[in-house]
Amino acid sequence: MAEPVLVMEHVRKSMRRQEVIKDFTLQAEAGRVIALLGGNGAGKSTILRLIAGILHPDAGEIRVGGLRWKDGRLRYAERVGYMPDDYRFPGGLTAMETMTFWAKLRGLPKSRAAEALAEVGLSDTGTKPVASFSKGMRQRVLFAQALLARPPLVLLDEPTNGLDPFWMESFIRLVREAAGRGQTVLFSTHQLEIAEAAADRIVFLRDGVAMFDSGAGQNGADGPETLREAFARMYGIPLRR
Ligand SMILES: Nc1ncnc2c1ncn2[C@@H]1O[C@H](COP(=O)(O)OP(=O)(O)OP(=O)(O)O)[C@@H](O)[C@H]1O
Repeated sequence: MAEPVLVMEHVRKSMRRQEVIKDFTLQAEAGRVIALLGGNGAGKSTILRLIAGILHPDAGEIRVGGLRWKDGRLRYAERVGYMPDDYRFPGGLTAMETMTFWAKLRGLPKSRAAEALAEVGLSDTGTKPVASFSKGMRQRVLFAQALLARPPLVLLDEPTNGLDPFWMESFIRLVREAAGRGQTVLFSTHQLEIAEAAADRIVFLRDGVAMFDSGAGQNGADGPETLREAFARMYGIPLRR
């Protein structure tokens, strides 16, 4: 049987001598959407950067389509689309110029850049400098960039930050469409509602440890509980009824 699109095995990572990812294991099949949920500093961005090949594990292994970063950096990079949580766009370039630049890097035609921009509703504003865009519009450009080459694995770091309700819904639709094409999507969020609406599976992260995985067939250490109950318990917040 073919290996899952993403395999992370016993991954550890320290930043400034503090271990921020502790023995993290995750497998993701083709066509699945997984939400990585956790509070500030839980390690969500670090995990996504590790998978994207920006950071490298101190221990353990990460494979995308059976390939490790060190086995072939270019082939690995071709398999992954990554939307960072912070990106400073170069001043002056328009949205279309920015997308065309990224398309060229990926060996894609300009028409695909235009199509990806249209998917996130920015065709009309394509001639405006990205630096003049609102936070939500910049998020949509970054999202389009991650989807550009239709890679098997799409990593999105806080993709819904700054999105208005319309684009929140569109985000969910676009992610589901990507999954429908067989792409695997892994995204980070603080919001349980978004995770529930967009994902097939939710992994709760705290202090670099997966505390709960809705796809692992386990429902928390204390017996069956809903995702909402697990969320409230894990973050010590009262459960809304
Ligand atoms: N470049 C760095 N240098 C030192 N420590 C870092 C660095 N990047 C992250 N960390 C630490 O690693 C831990 C995990 O951070 P990370 O950004 O992965 O969390 P997060 O879950 O994405 O948080 P948030 O929701 O606030 O974005 C934190 O304790 C953070 O301080």
